Amino acid sequence: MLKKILTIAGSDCSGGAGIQADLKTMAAHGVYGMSVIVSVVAENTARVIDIQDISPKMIEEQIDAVFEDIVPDAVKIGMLSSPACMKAVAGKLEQYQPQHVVIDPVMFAKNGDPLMEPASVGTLIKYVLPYADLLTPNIPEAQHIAGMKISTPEDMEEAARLIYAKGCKNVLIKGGRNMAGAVDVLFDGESARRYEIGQIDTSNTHGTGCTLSSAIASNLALGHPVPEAVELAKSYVTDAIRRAPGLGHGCGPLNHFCRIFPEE
Ligand SMILES: Nc1ncnc2c1ncn2[C@@H]1O[C@H](COP(=O)(O)OP(=O)(O)O)[C@@H](O)[C@H]1O
Ligand SMILES: Cc1ncc(COP(=O)(O)O)c(N)n1
Repeated sequence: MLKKILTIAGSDCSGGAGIQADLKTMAAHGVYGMSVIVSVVAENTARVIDIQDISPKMIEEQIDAVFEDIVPDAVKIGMLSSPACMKAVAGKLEQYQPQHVVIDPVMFAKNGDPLMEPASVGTLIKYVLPYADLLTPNIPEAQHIAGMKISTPEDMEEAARLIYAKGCKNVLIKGGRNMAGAVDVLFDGESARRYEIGQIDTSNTHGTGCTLSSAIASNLALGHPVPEAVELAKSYVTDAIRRAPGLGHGCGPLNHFCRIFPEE
């Protein structure tokens, strides 16, 4: 049976991150992708130019439109730029109680431009985080949520425990470009597990977090348990970085279809 996945996130007109990365990732996993747009972002591989949030009413209506017709098998949540967007999405998560909710608490684009109002982190923790079956912060995001500095994989484990205590079911802190070996750490409330494939020396990392979280959501819908869903997604994102097409003047996008179209 075809699995259906919903992404609730921002639109990246340059196609490498946000909703666009999510839908490409879902297509690459053979699942049916649906999208609720929370913000329209004028951005490219080099910079964020402007952000326009969709009204809370329109966010809610999009979520209603999806759930009254095609109930998703998993939901991925990305950029929620303001408390108003966060509360609109949280209200609908409470109403529909979807299975397999993966939340990527997006705060910055790869060039460091903010994608979330800095004062919103408290709202994110209080209203949105408790709905996460898996929360996937990168190191800067984890530092904001946990309220501690992270310099080592041991710090990642400690921060993951602190974040778990705020109410999500699993936490994956992504080392990416900020930790040697690009090691990621998963904490499930009992034990921590490290994922390490190796760090690629590249600037083509636009959309890595969006791609990873969508791949995890797809794998969960396909029936994999969390640790295996993460392992498969990490392997996929690593391949997609390696096979990046080298587009744009900043942090380039990934090759989401690297496993479908063979290397030339
Ligand atoms: N240069 C890299 N080499 C290998 N893996 C990477 C690299 N950069 C990011 N990753 C991996 O991509 C996934 C997304 O992580 P990250 O880039 O930290 O997320 P975000 O986009 O939220 O900052 C993680 O599994 C991370 O380890
Ligand atoms: C609309 C939107 N959402 C998220 C990101 C961050 O993407 P990533 O952290 O995966 O590079 C982005 N640049 N734009």
